[in-house]
Amino acid sequence: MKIFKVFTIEAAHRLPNVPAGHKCARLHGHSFRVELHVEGDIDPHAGWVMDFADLKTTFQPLYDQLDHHYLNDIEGLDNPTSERLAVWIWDRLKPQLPLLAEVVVHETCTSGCHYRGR
Ligand SMILES: Nc1nc2c(c(=O)[nH]1)N=C([C@H](O)[C@H](O)COP(=O)(O)OP(=O)(O)OP(=O)(O)O)CN2
Ligand SMILES: [Zn+2]
Repeated sequence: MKIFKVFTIEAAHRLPNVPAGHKCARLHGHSFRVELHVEGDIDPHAGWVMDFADLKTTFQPLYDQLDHHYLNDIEGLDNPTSERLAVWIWDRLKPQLPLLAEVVVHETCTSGCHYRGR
């Protein structure tokens, strides 16, 4: 069974490695939508894979580092593409959340990525 929880992260960024004149070289912001997907068996007594609240608590320290921040200033996010953000979240969350199965980052309503750790 796979469960998920969705977070909205308000943050600014710019992409330093895009070609000259690219719009994303300019400072701009997004309401990033991050989905954390967790996969495991349903606990027969609790009736759930894990409590959504525990998922939120586990992500909270990373959320606090990202929300209302300039992503480029965060260690490991000097080039904060959607892909890099998904990997950044995965690498920090997976050790604490072994059931983590997928990180989805929606940068805009029409753009984003899915990451499953490889
Ligand atoms: N593979 C990636 N491509 C782009 C990324 C990225 O993280 N990974 N990021 C950007 C920009 O940050 C930009 O903010 C988002 O790009 P885009 O989808 O082009 O944004 P628009 O809202 O302008 O898209 P439209 O649907 O065309 O309106 C660029 N590329
Ligand atoms: Zn952007």
